Amino acid sequence: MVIMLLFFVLTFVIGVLTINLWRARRKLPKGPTPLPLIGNFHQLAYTCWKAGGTVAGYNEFRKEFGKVFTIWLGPLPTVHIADVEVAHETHVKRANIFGVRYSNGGINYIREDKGVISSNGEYWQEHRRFALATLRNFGLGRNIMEEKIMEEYRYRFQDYKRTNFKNGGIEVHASSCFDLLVGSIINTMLVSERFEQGDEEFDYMLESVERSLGRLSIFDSFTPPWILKSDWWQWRTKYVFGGLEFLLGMAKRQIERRVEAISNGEHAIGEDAEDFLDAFLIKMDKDKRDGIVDSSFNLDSLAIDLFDLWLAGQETTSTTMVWACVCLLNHPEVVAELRRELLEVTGGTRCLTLRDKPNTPYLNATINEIQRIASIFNTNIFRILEEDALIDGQIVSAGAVFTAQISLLHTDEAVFKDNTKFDPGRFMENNNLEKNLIAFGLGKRSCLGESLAKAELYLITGNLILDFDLEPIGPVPEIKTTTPFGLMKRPPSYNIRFPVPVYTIGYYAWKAGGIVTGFREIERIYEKNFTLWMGPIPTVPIADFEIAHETHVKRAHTFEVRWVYGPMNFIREGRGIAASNGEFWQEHRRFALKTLRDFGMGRNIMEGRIVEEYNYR
Ligand code: HEM
Repeated sequence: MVIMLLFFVLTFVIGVLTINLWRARRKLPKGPTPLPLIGNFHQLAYTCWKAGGTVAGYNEFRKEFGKVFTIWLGPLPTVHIADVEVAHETHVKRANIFGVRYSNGGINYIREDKGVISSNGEYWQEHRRFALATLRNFGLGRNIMEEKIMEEYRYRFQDYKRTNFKNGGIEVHASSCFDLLVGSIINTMLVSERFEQGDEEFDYMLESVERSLGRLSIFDSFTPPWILKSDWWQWRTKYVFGGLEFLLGMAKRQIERRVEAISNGEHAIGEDAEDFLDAFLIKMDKDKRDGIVDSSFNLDSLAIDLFDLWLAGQETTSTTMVWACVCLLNHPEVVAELRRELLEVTGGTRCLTLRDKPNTPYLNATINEIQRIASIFNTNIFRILEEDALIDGQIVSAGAVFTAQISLLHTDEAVFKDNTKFDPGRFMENNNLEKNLIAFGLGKRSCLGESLAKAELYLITGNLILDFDLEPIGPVPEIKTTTPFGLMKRPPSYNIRFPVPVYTIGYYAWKAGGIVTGFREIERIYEKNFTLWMGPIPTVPIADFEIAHETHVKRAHTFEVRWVYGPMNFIREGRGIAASNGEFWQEHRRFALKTLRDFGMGRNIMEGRIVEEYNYR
């Protein structure tokens, strides 16, 4: 009897759920038939496994259901846009409707509706506008952004030159190298603190964040916050989010250090902020002076903003740079063409700067192609519809979450022919192709750090190619992701050597188009104290006015001896003034000087002769 009753209740519940599902599907794009409660989880898992990855799985759904399709993740319908025209039409043209972030579960657990990534409404508007304006100000006038990127780039590679120079080049693990470089760039932009090799806090934090992102499954992303916070779920919450909590703790410690430094007079904030933290404190102070009592700019929200900007700004750009080197190692012909273009633009005598961008079409095309191949998210971050809206002519009900599937769009064979091939030429041949590249997303919720990321990719890639060669250590890493099922699409792990081109003035003079420009190039790379070995003889050209004075004038006695070598002494044989030394040189120089001086005195024979010869000639 009880069993019968249970059976009826169960049948009734499943029946109601099935009818609800059927009704809901009428206001959604097509997709595989979902089951009550589990939705399409089983088809998604099977299709992706069979196709060899999430993106390949989505592609199977696109083939079957068209350019916009629905996948039910449990009871939640997710709409995937796999067509760039539709993505533009919705995200850009109707940005207001399509600009709300879906912030449930994983994405909001730490942020609690704060920060820039998962907040919405007025709070999001204020904080996004503030962060954008601050980053924009760093790119204006003195261009602090470019200065900081180049300073960190130079520092990192000089440092590696000291510690990792082997077999004629700098040998590093690609991810560790770019993690440290990009991590330091974003951290100096945010709080003016650089990370060093072997910094335990930095290494631990990177490892923890990576662990958290690796453990974060699609299941955790959609678990409601009240479950994540409940005591009985802590085993899972701590396991997944522990690493991210460490990052938040680090942001809080950075704020504490700054507040303390201000109060004890070690740090002063000028009128123009030099980093995000100062800009935020200035804004807090201004809101206070303006009498805004419920301002959303306070130390708690600052910690989440720093957390968001760090998280979104480090992993993304570093991963793209690791992909960049994978692509370039596989295509030495692209490196050669890039070097030709960059030497032409810089003359080989200076660094590449952002002002060079209009004159480096091949580098621009190469970076576009790197970003297309990289497409670092297998699944893009979701947004939510708060009202019914049309997507590609199909009505979609409020409450559906959706996203433009960037990785899928970037591998659309109809748009990017031979899509698995790394070919920067495709962007050179077709100027319109760039609008189909949406690595930073589209519309109101597109990437906030786009200008910073683009500046980093341009300056680091371009200057690396100018300064070094690229060689794999071991086999060339494949252009293939190692995490086809993860949320992020990671490149292979590999070591790389950056050989320093041959150390001879001949090479640099040839490269720079002259001896003086060659010296300048060497000075730029090795700074003002450098040594050139002329065969077995070390020569030290002094390229700094202060040092020249200090040595040649103040310590003249030590620095007065002429190096008299072969050809210089061939005719003179230790005599004359230019190639002699010691007492002989002193007597003859003194005599010649005195004679010339006498000619300039009294009747001034010197002047008379010059005028006479000038008039005659
Ligand atoms: C190559 C590097 C980068 C790539 C490929 C990238 C890509 C993206 C993408 C695809 C989104 C989601 C857009 C959407 O919802 O459609 C996003 C959002 C975001 N990115 Fe980036 N990003 C990069 C670097 C950065 C950097 C350097 C920063 C920080 C300075 C940053 C900060 C953000 C923030 C705060 C958001 C959320 C914006 C919002 O919801 O209003 N990103 N990024």
